[in-house]
Amino acid sequence: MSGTDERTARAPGPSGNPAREDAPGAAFQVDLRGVVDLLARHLYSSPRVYLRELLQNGVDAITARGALGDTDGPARIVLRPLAGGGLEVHDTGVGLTRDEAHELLATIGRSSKRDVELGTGRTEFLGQFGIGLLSAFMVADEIELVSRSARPSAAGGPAAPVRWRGRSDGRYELVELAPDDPDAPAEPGSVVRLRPRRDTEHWLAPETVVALAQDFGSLLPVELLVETRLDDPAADGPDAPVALRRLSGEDLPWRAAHPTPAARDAALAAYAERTLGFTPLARIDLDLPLAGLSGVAYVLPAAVAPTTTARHRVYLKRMLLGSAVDDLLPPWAFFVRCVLDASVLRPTASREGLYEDEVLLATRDALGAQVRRWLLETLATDSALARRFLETHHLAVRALALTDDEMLDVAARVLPFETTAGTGTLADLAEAHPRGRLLYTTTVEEFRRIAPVAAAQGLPVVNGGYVYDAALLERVAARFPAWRLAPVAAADVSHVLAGVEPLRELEVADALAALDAALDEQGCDVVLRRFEPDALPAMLLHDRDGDHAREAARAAETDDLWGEILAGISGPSRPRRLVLNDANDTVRDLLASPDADVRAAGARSLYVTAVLASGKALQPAGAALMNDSLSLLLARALAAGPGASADRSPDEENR
Ligand SMILES: Nc1ncnc2c1ncn2[C@@H]1O[C@H](COP(=O)(O)OP(=O)(O)OP(=O)(O)O)[C@@H](O)[C@H]1O
Repeated sequence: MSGTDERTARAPGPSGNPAREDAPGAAFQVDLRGVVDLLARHLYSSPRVYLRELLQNGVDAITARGALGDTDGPARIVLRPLAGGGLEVHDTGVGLTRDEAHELLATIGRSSKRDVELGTGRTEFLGQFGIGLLSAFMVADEIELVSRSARPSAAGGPAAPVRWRGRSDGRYELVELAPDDPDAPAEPGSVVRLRPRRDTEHWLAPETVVALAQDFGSLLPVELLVETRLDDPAADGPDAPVALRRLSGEDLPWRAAHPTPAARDAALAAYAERTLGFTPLARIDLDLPLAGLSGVAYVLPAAVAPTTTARHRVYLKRMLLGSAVDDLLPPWAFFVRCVLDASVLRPTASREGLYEDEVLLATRDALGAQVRRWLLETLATDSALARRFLETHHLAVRALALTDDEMLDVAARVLPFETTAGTGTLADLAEAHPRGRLLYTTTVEEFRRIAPVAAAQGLPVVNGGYVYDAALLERVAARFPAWRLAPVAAADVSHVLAGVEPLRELEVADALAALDAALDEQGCDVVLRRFEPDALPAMLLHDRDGDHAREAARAAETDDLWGEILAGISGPSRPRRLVLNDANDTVRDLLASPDADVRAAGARSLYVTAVLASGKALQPAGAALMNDSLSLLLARALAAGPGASADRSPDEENR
C-alpha cells in the first residue's frame, strides 16, 4: 500500500502561512528560498559543488550500508544523463525508509552523519552539516529522490521504496511506492534526479557532469561510473545502447605501486603536470599517519613572491575539497604546492576550505617540519638540485632563517649575497677577511652609493637592502660575533676617504663654498676628498637619524683606524652630502673655472648625476635642474667658441 504526504519542509514561505499564534515555544519558520539563496551566494563559490554534494551523499550511503554489515551489492555510483536533459545519480547505498526520508530530507540541518553526543561529524562520513542536498537547488527547481532502504521494514520484510520530491519554494511530497515500481531502484540504494532550469542547463549537461565528477571524485574509494549514450543518431530514447565509463578507482597517485623509484618519480612528475600545470623542480613525500594524511609537496620550478597565496590541492577522505586551499603550510613554505589526502582535517561548511582548529594547526607545523627537513638535507649537499633551488627560491631560505637558527647557519654558508667583492656567501667573505670587520648596508640605494668607493678601498660591504636581508644580517651578526659584521653608516665612507692637502684646500676654499651655496636648495653639503676610482666625480651620501649615535658607540668599542676615524665625526648640518673627488679631472676643472655660473651649473649636474648613480629615479625637479645646468653650460661653451673648452693651465696639463 502506498501513502502520500504533501507538506511544507518547515518552510511555509511568507505567503502560504496560516494565521498563527505566536505562542511561547513556537518553532522558527524557515524561508527555503532565502536559505538556498544564502547558500548559493554566500556559502558556495559556484553551483558546481552540487555534484560534489550528490557524490558525497552516495559515498556516505555506501559507507552506511557497509556499517550495517550488508556488503552484498557493489559499492557503486552511476551518473546517467536523463532523456530530454537532466541528471540521475544512482548509488547502491543504505537507502532511506519513509520515516528517515521525512526526518532527514525535509529538515534543514538534520543529518544522519553526526555524532549525537559530540555534536560533530562522524569520522567515517564525508558529510555532517545536513545542508548539502540543498545545493542541488542551485541548478534545479526540484529534487527527486527515489530510494529503497537496505533496512528491513518494521514487519521484518523488505522496506517499501519511497519517492520524495522537494521543491525550492519549500514544499515537498513523500510517496510510498509499490515494491516493484519501475521508478525505484531494484536493489537497495537511492536515485536522485535533477532537471535543469533554463539558466542552468550547462551545469547538468553530460560533458560538464563528467568533468566535475572527474575533478571531485577521481580518487573516491567507490566505483564511479558515467553512462554514455553510444554515438548513434538513430539510437535515442530509453532503449538506446549505453556504455559505462569509469571515472574513479584510481589509487592515490603517491601510493600507487611502480616497478622502480625512477618510474614513480616520472609518474608523480607527470601527475603534477596534469593536475597542477607545472613540471616540479623537486618532490617531497609527505606522510602524517596520525592525521591520516599522505601526499606530496611539489617544489615550484620558478620563483614566486613570498606574499603569493599558496594553492594546494586537498582531498578529504579522497573527495576533492579544493584545488586552491591555502593555510596548509607555514608562510615561509611559499615555494611548494601540495597534493594531499587527509582523513581527520575538518572542512568548513562550504567544503571549500579547512576549518582552523588545533588539528589543522598541528598538521601545519608537522608538514612544515617535513618540508624544512627536506630543505636542510638538500642544502647540506652541493648538488645541482641544491644550486637550482637556491637560484630559484633563496627567498624562502632567507624567510625561514629569520626565525630558525639551524637554517640561519645554513643560510650563512650557502646563501649568495651581493658584496663589494662580487656575489658570495657570508662565510666566504668572513674567511677572506679574518681580521677585518664586515659591513652591510640596509638599503640597496646605500649600497649603490658606496660600493664603488668601498670596493676601491678594499672594504668588504654586503648589500643588505633586499627583502629579509637587513634583518637576516642582524641575526647573523649576533650569531657569528667573530665575523664582526655590522651595519655601515653612509658617513663611514666619507670619513675614510683621504682628505685633500691643506694647501689645496685653501686654494679651492672659495670655489668650494660657492658650490656648497649652489646646492643649498637641495639640502646638500659639498665636501672635497680624493678617492678611487678617479673616474667617479662625486658620490652622494645620506645621513640618517641614528647614524651618529651608532657611530659613536661603535667607535668606542673598536680600536682600529676605521673606528678612530668614525669617532672624529661631527654632526653634519644637512641631510645630504655630495663628496667631490679631487682626483677627478671634471671636478678639478670645475673648481678652477673662473665663471661662477658655470661652477654652480656644474655642481648641480654633478649632484643630479650622483642621485641617478645611487639608483634613484629622476624626479621632475631633478630633471629641471639638469636641463637648466646643461643649457647654461652649453650657452657658455658656444659663446667661448670652438676649442675654448680645451684650454687648460700648464699646471693642469701636467697632471
Ligand atoms: N543518497 C542518499 N542515500 C541515503 N541517504 C541520503 C542520501 N542523500 C541524503 N541522504 C540523507 O539525508 C541527510 C541530509 O543530506 P545532506 O546532503 O543535506 O546533508 P549531509 O550529507 O548529512 O551533510 P552535509 O551538509 O555536510 O553534506 C543525510 O544525512 C542522509 O541521512
